[in-house]
Amino acid sequence: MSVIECRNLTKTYRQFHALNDLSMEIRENTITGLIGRNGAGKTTLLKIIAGFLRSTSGEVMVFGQKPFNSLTVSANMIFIDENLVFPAAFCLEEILKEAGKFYQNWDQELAFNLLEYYNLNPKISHQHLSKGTKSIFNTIIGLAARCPLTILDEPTTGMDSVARKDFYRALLKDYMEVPRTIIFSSHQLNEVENLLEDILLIKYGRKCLHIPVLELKEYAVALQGDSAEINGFILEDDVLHRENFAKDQAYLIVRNHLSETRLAEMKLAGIEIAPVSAEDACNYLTMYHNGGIDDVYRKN
Ligand SMILES: Nc1ncnc2c1ncn2[C@@H]1O[C@H](COP(=O)(O)OP(=O)(O)OP(=O)(O)O)[C@@H](O)[C@H]1O
Repeated sequence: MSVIECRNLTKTYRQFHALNDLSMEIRENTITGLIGRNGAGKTTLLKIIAGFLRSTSGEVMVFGQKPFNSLTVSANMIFIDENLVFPAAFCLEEILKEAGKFYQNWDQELAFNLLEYYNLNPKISHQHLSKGTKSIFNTIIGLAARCPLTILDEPTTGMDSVARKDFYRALLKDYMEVPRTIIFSSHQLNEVENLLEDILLIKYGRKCLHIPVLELKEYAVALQGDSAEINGFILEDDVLHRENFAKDQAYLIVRNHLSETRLAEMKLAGIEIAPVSAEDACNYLTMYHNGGIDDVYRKN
């Protein structure tokens, strides 16, 4: 069953398309990684799903309802990002106790155990937390709420690497204990890929890929060798990136539509073949069309 369905979703700010004709579905009880470059439209999409923003056109359904102003959606969804605001007079333990009254599946014991694990002073005010500890506290709320739809928009901003790893582990354990639908936007795909089942990659507000993470890990391969030799084996449409170097030598990233036999033939022809990580595949798929950073310096 799909918890989220988007059909031809578009969000424009004046003439600018933050989301552009985006259609996708998210299955119940899956963890989906929302990946894309800065400004790709991730937060816009998540806020529309959460019912915080209205789309300009197209349709979005969450739990079978339009999320904007939907009580069902807000009662079954939590949205965690770095901008969570709480009443200034409340300390952390008061926030957790209040949150317990709001979320139906709230696990108070888990919330306080996590607070203790992270050495957060229960008496401190949320606004006095550092950037990283604020994120830690926000993720405690996101986990303990155990909402059927949990939206995490770059939840680890400012966290140190130990805190990030702890959070990923806690998220996985919690998800296994209480399965729910989780969407998680991140710029650290290499860190989170083992948590994720599916990847939704967006570029310039459009869906670029929506596939299982295991498929993404095999999506592309790197080829290096004689340029003409390589060209004889591949289709130009499959090339994601090409660098020519030395005489007639090339390094290419291509979509992996190559059979085992083909790959064996290429090896025999002296072409070096290497895997491309999920993160690198996403980076090549979302490269800007105006060259690389080196080109900026070449112009000077
Ligand atoms: N209220 C707004 N008015 C005008 N433009 C906006 C507004 N909100 C977002 N945008 C633009 O829409 C685009 C998508 O923004 P969004 O925040 O969804 O990107 P993102 O993928 O979450 O980026 P990041 O990874 O940097 O957080 C950006 O170009 C942004 O400047």
